[in-house]
Amino acid sequence: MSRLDKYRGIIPAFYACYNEEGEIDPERIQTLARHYAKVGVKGLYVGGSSGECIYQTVEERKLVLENVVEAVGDELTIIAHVAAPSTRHSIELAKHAESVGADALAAIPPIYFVLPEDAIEDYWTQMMEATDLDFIIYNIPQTTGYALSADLYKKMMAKDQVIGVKNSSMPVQDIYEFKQAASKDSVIFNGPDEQYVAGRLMGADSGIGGTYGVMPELFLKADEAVQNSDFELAQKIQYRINDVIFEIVKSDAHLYDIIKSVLSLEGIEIGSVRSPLPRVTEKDEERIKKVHKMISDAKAEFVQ
Ligand SMILES: CC(=O)N[C@@H]([C@@H](O)[C@H](O)[C@H](O)CO)[C@@H](O)CC(=O)C(=O)O
Repeated sequence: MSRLDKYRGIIPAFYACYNEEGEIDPERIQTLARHYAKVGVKGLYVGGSSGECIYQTVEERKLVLENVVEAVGDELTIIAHVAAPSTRHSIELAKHAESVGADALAAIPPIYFVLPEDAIEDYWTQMMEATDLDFIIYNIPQTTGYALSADLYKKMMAKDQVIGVKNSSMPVQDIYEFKQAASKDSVIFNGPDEQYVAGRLMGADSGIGGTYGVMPELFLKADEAVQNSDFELAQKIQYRINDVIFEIVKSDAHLYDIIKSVLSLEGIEIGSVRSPLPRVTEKDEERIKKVHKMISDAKAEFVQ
């Protein structure tokens, strides 16, 4: 058994939980976290894109993590995304994550200014070295504008605390490149949920994803099918997952708010999204019901 096994499995990116006034809601956070633990996921990725970290203050982000850890920290692997616009705030969040008992840190590269790779390396290294926690690079070029290079990945992987990359870039071949660049046991987390099965076949050990949050059972089944080398079944489940995602993204409302509305039909209330993310409107009502039914039907077919 490897020290890294706790990172191998299905890890939903945890959604921001707000009350009706748009404030962080600790009770809703704990309820959602316990729901995922009951379904059987491996861990939770807290404070990433789906967690709307860029719209929350440092104190709010701490409150979210504290409540997730309090609810399920004993059962699940907790990865805390701690990148903030400044290195100073990222270090503060990293130290806080360690103090409350998170298992690992993750971070995107610095945002807004286009910086050289040395500065990106320094940003990651400073927050990582402020703790003894494992560190995961978060590569998501479509939102940050920086695509992780194999060279910088290799350099980062030479540091003991760095265990791998959450790769949300779209080319599946990037997984191969990062796999080749790692000279030690590592974990590559597949990022694009639409390519979960493809990512696993290319060598991803694990998956972190936003849409896992509304259909974790389907991703758990796809994971099981891959592990059993039942690729026909894995592909069938992936196609049904993609039908759901492609239906969601037809809306002008943000994906996260559609997902929150579908969760609400399941009796899980976590509020809406923060502005400027566009919210669902009356126009989305039929789509939300349709997505809910698509997920229920797929669960009835693939999950006993
Ligand atoms: C931009 C974004 O939200 N990407 C998601 C995907 O899970 C994405 O929602 C999914 O592939 C649907 O497009 C993840 O890669 C990001 C993520 O897990 C997170 O940080 O919340």
